[in-house]
Amino acid sequence: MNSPSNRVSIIGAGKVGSTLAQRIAEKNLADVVLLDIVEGWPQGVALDLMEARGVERHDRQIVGTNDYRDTTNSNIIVIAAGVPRKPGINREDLIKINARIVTEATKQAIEHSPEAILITVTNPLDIMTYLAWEAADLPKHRVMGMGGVLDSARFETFIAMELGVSIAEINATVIGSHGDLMVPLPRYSTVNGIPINQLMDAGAIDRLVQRTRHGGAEIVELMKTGSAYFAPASAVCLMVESILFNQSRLLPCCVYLHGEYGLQDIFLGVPCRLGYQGVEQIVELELSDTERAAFIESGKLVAQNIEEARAILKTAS
Ligand SMILES: NC(=O)C1=CN([C@@H]2O[C@H](COP(=O)(O)OP(=O)(O)OC[C@H]3O[C@@H](n4cnc5c(N)ncnc54)[C@H](O)[C@@H]3O)[C@@H](O)[C@H]2O)C=CC1
Ligand SMILES: O=C([O-])CC(=O)C(=O)O
Repeated sequence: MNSPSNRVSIIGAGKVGSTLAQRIAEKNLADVVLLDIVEGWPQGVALDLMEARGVERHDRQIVGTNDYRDTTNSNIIVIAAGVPRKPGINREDLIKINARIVTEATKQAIEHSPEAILITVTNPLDIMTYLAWEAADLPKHRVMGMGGVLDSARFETFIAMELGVSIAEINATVIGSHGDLMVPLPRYSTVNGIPINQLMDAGAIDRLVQRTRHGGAEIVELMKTGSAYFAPASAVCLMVESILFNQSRLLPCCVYLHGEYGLQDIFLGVPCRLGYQGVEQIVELELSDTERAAFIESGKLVAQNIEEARAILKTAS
């Protein structure tokens, strides 16, 4: 039988939340609690996922609820509650509506699971992660956001498609904000150890970098009524697995910087090791002047938006 001790609670049982629940249960990583404000919805999703167990053959429990008490003593809380964007709007345009949702949801979730590790997903990611950290009042190593794992996976996918090689051979890294100013790093992107600039020309690399930066928007434009959720759920699931099973995987995550990369008091995407304690180590990559400038630029915009979000929360309270 599975250990009953691993529990992941997902706040927001929409597209990302419910797909993540499916991934976690079917990979047999943990029991899952799905919480949403809409009555009946998380219960219905959970029952549907439970019924799939007859085919998938795992024993994980999936519970749907509108009551935070059911999330008590979770090992990990994932905040995926809030509004996704529509075509033509930026992630930053969601600040007004999502700031309050994320703050309230985080407070309630952490009240019932004070030892949990918190992973935010809601957009705009870097700003929401900062607000969640403030609301949770947790040590910085226990709060992180998912952005870089998804962005790197997209970059890897585009490299694989361009070269016609297996995705299994590719490692790519994207740092900075989970927004239009994210910083894909071709110098740190390889095919079985071979830097991609030895396999394609500068024009092709630039094209893939631009496509990665707009990877989220490309899907929003196609779907029209929502944003990506399969790859985002896979990305969060990888972080969850590394934490629950103390794998110390080195993944680009949105974490609190306190002097690393020359930045202070901000959540931004950088490579870090994830294990049982949460963020175990932040790895400081050696950056070229251009890469560093792009990273700082993305941080500047995040810092401005954090101030805007704080002002919005103050006016609303
Ligand atoms: N960080 C990333 O890479 C990604 C972030 N996102 C973001 O994740 C968020 C969720 O996206 P989807 O699941 O596609 O949206 P969705 O609309 O399918 O689901 C959102 C869910 O949140 C629930 N919700 C709203 N307010 C709530 C509250 N106060 N408490 C509990 N639940 C509440 C809604 O009822 C809904 O079920 C969006 O902000 C989206 O932009 C989405 C994909 C990738
Ligand atoms: O683009 C969006 O709004 C959702 C998201 O963050 C992504 O897919 O990268």
